[in-house]
Amino acid sequence: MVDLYIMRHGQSTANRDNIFTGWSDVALTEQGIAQAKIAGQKLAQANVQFTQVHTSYLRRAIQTANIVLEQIDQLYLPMRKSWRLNERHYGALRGMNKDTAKEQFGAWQVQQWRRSYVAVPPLLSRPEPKRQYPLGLEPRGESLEMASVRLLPYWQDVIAPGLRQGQNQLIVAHGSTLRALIKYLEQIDDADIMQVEVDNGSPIHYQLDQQLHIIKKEFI
Ligand SMILES: O=C(O)[C@H](O)COP(=O)(O)O
Repeated sequence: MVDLYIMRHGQSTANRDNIFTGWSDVALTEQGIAQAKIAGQKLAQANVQFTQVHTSYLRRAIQTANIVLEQIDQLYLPMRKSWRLNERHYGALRGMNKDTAKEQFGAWQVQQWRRSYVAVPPLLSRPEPKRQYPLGLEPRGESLEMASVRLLPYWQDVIAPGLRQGQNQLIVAHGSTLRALIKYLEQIDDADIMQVEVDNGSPIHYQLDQQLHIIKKEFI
């Protein structure tokens, strides 16, 4: 048996302001910092010893991971960052207020963009290259399915091999990338993933067997 813990970052400034975020690199709010501390304290109570921590290239997740590691007294652990764990890219929606988007496009359409597996948000006219992403890597917008396709190689190549060796892993990532991972792990179908929500700063514990089948799932 091995332990996998996954958690979404604490509240970001964009979460607070109800703004589509995606790959925008926004910081945690005071509330987000407090959520990360509480999550870390809960993990400390669970007394779990991790081998490795995985997070994205985005500061809200990295900040959260650091706070959690401090709380569990495991700041020494290797932290691996990957763009594959980045939030789903919200394309031309990023920076837009979610209520404004509902007024402009309708609540049904916005809900499809936010929660369906296949809906692709309006795309950016061109990618916006940044130093941390090799040229052309940053997408122009992603459906949950597209995010899943670029996330799962990281699961298969990096996280799953560690788990198979009995090494407990912690993933600190984002609402949509974690929904994609939950869909994969729990074999949730495309329609039902619409209902799955992942809250800020709330760790989920999976106890897995040698084949990485779920023995137990609990919300910490
Ligand atoms: O990128 C975002 O805006 C958030 O991380 C998640 O937002 P959502 O709940 O609208 O998918």
